[in-house]
Amino acid sequence: MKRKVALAQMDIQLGLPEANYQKTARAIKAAADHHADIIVLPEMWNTGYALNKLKDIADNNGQKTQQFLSKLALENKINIVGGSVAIRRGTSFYNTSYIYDQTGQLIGTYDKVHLFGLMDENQYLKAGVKESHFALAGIPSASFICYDLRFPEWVRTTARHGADILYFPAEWPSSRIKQWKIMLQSRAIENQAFVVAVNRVGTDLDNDFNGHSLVIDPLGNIISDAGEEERVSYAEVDLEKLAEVRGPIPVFKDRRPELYH
Ligand SMILES: O=C(O)CCC(=O)C(=O)O
Repeated sequence: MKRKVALAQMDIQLGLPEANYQKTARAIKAAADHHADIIVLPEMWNTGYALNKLKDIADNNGQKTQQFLSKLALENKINIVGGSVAIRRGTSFYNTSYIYDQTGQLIGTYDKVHLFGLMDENQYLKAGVKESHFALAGIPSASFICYDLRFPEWVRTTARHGADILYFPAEWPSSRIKQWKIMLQSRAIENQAFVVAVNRVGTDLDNDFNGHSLVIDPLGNIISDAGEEERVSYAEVDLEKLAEVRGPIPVFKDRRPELYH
C-alpha cells in the first residue's frame, strides 16, 4: 500500500489568524490538486507564537479550526493532519491538533504534552495528558507536537500500541535544525515507523525557522527534505517496507519493560 503525503512548509503570520487560515486553505487545495492522500500542517499555524495575545486570538474551543478543516477535507477529498493551533478551552489555552479524514470526520485530537519553556509555552499554555492514536487513510498513526520529539519515552509509549506513521508538526528553530534531523531519524529507526515531520519557515520576534520538513522511512533514510523555502512538498510512503524492517528485528516483541523505570 502506497500513500502520497503533502507537507505544508509554510511561513506563519505572527498573531494574524485570518491571513494564516487563507494560506492554509491554499496549501490544502494545492495538495488535493497534486492528488495527495494526506496533507500535514505545521505547529501553531493559526497564530504563531503570539502567546501574549492568546486571550484575543486563540480559537475558542477550536471551533473555527474544526469547521475549517472539516469543510476543506470533505471538499478536497483529502485527509488532514491539522498540525496544531492555539485554542482556548474553558479558562486555559492549549496547543492542539485536529485530524480529519477525507469525509470531513474528526478522527483524532492531541494536546501538546511537553511544553517548551524556552519559548515560554509553560507560562501561557496547559499541557495535554493523553496519547493520540488514529487510523488515517487506512494507516494506524500517531501524532506529537514539536518539543515532544525530545522525549523518546513518550513516543515509544504511544508507538507501542501500533503506529505505522508518526507525525511531528513543529516550529523548530534553524539554530537546532541538526538536532531535529537526527532525532526524527532516531524516532523512525527505534519505532520502526515512517516519520512525517512538518516545520515552518520565516521568522518571528525571537526565532528564525528554516523548514527542512522531512519524510523518513523506518530505516531512518530521509525520503524527502523540503529544503528551506516556503512550499508544499510531496513524498510517497510505501507501507510494504514496514514488514521488511520489523520482521528480522522485532524490537517491540523484544522489549523488557519490567526492567525500564
Ligand atoms: O526542542 C526544540 O529545540 C524546539 C522545540 C520547539 O520549538 C517547540 O516545541 O515549539
